[in-house]
Amino acid sequence: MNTLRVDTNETSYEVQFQSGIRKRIKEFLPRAYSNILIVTDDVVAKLYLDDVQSGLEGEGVQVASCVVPSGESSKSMEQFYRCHTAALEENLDRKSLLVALGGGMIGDLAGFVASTYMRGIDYVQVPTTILAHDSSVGGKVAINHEQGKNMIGAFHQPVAVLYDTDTLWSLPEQEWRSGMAEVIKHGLLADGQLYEQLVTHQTPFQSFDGHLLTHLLYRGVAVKSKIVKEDERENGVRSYLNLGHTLGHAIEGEAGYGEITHGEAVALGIYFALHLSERVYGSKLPLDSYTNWLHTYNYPLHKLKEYSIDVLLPWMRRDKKNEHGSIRMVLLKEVGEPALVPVEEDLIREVFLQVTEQG
Ligand SMILES: NC(=O)c1ccc[n+]([C@@H]2O[C@H](COP(=O)([O-])OP(=O)(O)OC[C@H]3O[C@@H](n4cnc5c(N)ncnc54)[C@H](O)[C@@H]3O)[C@@H](O)[C@H]2O)c1
Ligand SMILES: O=C(O)C(=O)C[C@@H](O)[C@H](O)[C@H](O)COP(=O)(O)O
Ligand SMILES: [Zn+2]
Repeated sequence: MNTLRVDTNETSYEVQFQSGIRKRIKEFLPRAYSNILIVTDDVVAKLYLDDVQSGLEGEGVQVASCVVPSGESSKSMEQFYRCHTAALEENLDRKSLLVALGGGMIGDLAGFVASTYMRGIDYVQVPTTILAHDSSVGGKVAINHEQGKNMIGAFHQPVAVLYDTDTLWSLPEQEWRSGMAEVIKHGLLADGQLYEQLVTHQTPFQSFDGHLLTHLLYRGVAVKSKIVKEDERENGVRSYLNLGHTLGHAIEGEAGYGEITHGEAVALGIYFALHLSERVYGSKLPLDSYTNWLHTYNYPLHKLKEYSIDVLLPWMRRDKKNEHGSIRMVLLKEVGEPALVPVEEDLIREVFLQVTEQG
């Protein structure tokens, strides 16, 4: 249970889960690279940059790094341009490699740099957060615009995803919370057993053992990679991976990027989507177990009340899933059965008020 393969129309690559793999990246690259730029953030750099850099160095191999400030605000035009400048100064050419060492912020930023530098070069994802089990796979890369999340981006698949599970133990609790939101999303979308395992395993995050954590991440990536294989460019089923993101992205934008973590915002978005789903389909979803899970792990459910739907709707109207001026959201008919459906603004308003009054 430590390797998964992602096949798309254009490419194929492995996702490896291995303790200590950050020191052995070279062994897992599809070919030799003589010029490598590691893009990372200042928090991750202090912890893991030396290991990655020394593992890549060797005769005739030049390895440099570009360190950006930690946090969502670095998914910006400014840091994107800085990374391009670093790539030029280090003389990267079309056969060079970029290494994205960090969480989803770095994966999205560095991946977007790789997709645009000289019209596209190879890059490898070396995820260091739980959330990055999602962001490192599938090739969506982007930076934010002040009017919307991930509005400037591309699809560009990595040549490999090398997940060093040892790095996850230095994450603060809030980042566990954030990352687990995307794991439970994958469970709700397509793996009922994973969902049940999460909601019944109510021990503190930090006391999860390494095997359990790797198992949860593997199951999450398995859901994601299956969907990506089927629909790399989001013409259909890939949109399901956006469960909880219509409201989640609106909250992130309205709060100011980085004021709430992506995963926490998505967790609130899923809570709302489950209520909306029950209303639309008249079905019974596992709202009790989901809400209980949110409370157990201190997700900031109270924050929903801080926003009026009138300030969130303009963000939701700019969501990438929308068509012909109507808001389209991912709902669940039941666990394992998602659908992308247009939802009337009046209904969004009504259910949001109901949820925030009771929550
Ligand atoms: N491309 C995709 O498919 C996709 C999927 C999900 C999320 N995302 C994006 O991912 C981003 C969120 O990713 P994230 O939650 O990993 O955030 P992040 O990359 O900002 O990391 C969160 C924090 O943890 C720190 N950190 C990272 N690794 C660490 C470690 N091992 N030990 C200690 N601290 C560490 C970082 O410096 C940062 O402060 C958002 O921008 C979101 O939009 C993209
Ligand atoms: O990979 C996907 O597709 C996803 O939707 C995964 C999401 O968790 C992720 O946050 C993604 O970046 C959202 O994409 P966007 O197209 O809504 O910006
Ligand atoms: Zn997400």
